[in-house]
Amino acid sequence: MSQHARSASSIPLFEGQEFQTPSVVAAPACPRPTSPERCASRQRSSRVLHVAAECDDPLAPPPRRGSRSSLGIGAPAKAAGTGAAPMLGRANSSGSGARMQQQLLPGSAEGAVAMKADGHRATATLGSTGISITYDIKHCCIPTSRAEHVPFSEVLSAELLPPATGMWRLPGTRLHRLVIWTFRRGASNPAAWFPRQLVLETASEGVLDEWQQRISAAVAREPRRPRRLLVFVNPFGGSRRAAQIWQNVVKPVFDKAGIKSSAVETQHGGHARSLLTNMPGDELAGYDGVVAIGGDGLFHEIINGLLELRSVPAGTSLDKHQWAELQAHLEEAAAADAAAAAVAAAELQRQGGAASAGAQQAAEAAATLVKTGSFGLPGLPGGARHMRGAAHRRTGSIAASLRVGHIPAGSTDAVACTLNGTRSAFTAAMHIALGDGCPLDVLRIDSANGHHAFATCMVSYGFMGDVMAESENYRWLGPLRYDMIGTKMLAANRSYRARISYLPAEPDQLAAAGKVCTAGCDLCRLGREHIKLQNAFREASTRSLTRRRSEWVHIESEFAGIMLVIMPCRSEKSVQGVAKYGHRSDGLIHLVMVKKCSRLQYLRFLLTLSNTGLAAGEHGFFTVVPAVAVHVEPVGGKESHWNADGELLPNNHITAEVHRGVIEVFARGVEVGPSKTPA
Ligand SMILES: Nc1ncnc2c1ncn2[C@@H]1O[C@H](COP(=O)(O)OP(=O)(O)OP(=O)(O)O)[C@@H](O)[C@H]1O
Repeated sequence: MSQHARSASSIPLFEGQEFQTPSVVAAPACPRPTSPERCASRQRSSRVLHVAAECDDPLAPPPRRGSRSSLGIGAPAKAAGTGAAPMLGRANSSGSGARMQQQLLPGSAEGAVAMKADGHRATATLGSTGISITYDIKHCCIPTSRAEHVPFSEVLSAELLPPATGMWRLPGTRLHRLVIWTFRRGASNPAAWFPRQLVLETASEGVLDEWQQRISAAVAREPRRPRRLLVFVNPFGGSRRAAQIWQNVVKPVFDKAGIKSSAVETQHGGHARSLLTNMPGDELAGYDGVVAIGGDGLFHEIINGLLELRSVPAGTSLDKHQWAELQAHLEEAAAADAAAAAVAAAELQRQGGAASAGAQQAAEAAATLVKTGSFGLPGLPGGARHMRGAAHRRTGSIAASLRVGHIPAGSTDAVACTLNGTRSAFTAAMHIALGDGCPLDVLRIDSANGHHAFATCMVSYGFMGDVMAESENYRWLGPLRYDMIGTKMLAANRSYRARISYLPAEPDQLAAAGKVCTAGCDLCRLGREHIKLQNAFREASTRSLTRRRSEWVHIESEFAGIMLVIMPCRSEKSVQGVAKYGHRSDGLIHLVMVKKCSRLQYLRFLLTLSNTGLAAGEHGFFTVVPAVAVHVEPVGGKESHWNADGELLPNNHITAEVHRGVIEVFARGVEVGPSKTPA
């Protein structure tokens, strides 16, 4: 065992393991890990865990050579922008004791302190926003310096470690150590974060004691950090690793951030939702947020539970009067369209003899509409809505204050890919622990039988609905089930007749069309302002559905698929997102209508969706329209299924309406490029 290894002391790592500080163990460089988990497993196998020098972050110092002589070698340290820092002497095996003593003593100039950071000689300054470090590194004997700033907003906590001692240290030169729990961004994907323990070392105990207190105070002042979280773990979702991810990745991060968490393992579908909706208000008030560890389905359940709590006391989006108004208008418009079609058909028949099949169909549709005179729109959902006691109102406002986090452990994880740009559980846990927040749009779907549901990703009918309905029977196949059933459905080439009515987006809502949603997206930031102004479901709904009654557009046709895309819906299958220019909070539904087409055309559509994502416009057999509300009624006997974020709706006659930014999620959007812009 080397002298370095002998002097090593272990501290717990994020992933529930032990690691040796970078000053004592040199780790092999991690060859471009694709995920923190993979990176960790690589390192586990080599019995060396994450340290700053291991991975591919350009900001991370290069790996240490592990030789004793590397300690303290280099040119005089310079503080970033603060002038010269005290010089540290060259250390090597033949250096004198006095010289060695000198290099390990702390020095400071204008607040800059010469110390070791992640095992490299550096000069560090503790500023009002974070820690600035200038590394003093030699590459091929050429001194180079690199600088980095670690903001307090990206630090979980700071912890003093027992001083490093060893036979190679001279008396009185014990190095005191401070570990800062933070993260670093991947070089290839800055949105994917990796655990980082930044270790600062100096011979002066006083300096690091003071730094630790100042960093802890600064972190405690961070306004949006959660203190207590309710965590639901779905052991059944995706690759069934949720419990393991909770224990090995998420809990250690929460512990380091000082977050108290109560974890519940779900026992069956709907368990998380029913626990939430039946939880006493006082208990719910004890939490700052709810976290789903599982797939998109569990996230969907939690959103539905919270919104149910909110909408029961506050009134759902459409009251009886608004429903009646909308229903009357849609009926009127549909009857008028159908009557016009009937007249045209009759005229055709009169002129040309036999009516075409299409004209006959239109005439039949008109007759049906005139006869029934109804779209079958729902009445008010459930008696529970009328329970508007004070207790319910209070629970609703508590639910509105709760933020929602999602740790991906499912089959597709479109929510995590859209919110964080990665399926990394560590990254998602960090966003929660750091208190990142952004508003999220929610689609409210009311079915003709009075059922209502909320969705945040995508609601689809036809192809995607059929795939979902059938693949539930093949859950044991894991994510592969979607490919298998998808191929089967492509071969079946089904189509369904439906009448779609939609309310197009207003021109000012389209101003940002063509911009990809990333961290710090202006449009999504506006989502938060918007909801502050709206402040209630009812107001938003009145605006979108009833104010612009005459602007509804109606289409009746045979559709291979209908999709209402709410967020970009990025995933490994669609890296750009299903809606390429979708946003987390733009208040828009990207309505995708794919008319009956050949198998080859539908395959082309799927490839577009997967390769480039869908953009607004007419694309031959399919159209993408930005809308704020959509009404779909199946026509004829043949019906598909509505798939709302993985949940099958009980009725296919629906009205869907988007509510901008009504849920606050623990995320900041996808970070791109070298910038570290927070949302
Ligand atoms: N213990 C459980 N047993 C069975 N089903 C459960 C359990 N807990 C939750 N569920 C249900 O399982 C469904 C699917 O779970 P989840 O979304 O977490 O995984 P997934 O479907 O594999 O992932 P994705 O949605 O990303 O494709 C959810 O609708 C949830 O309600």
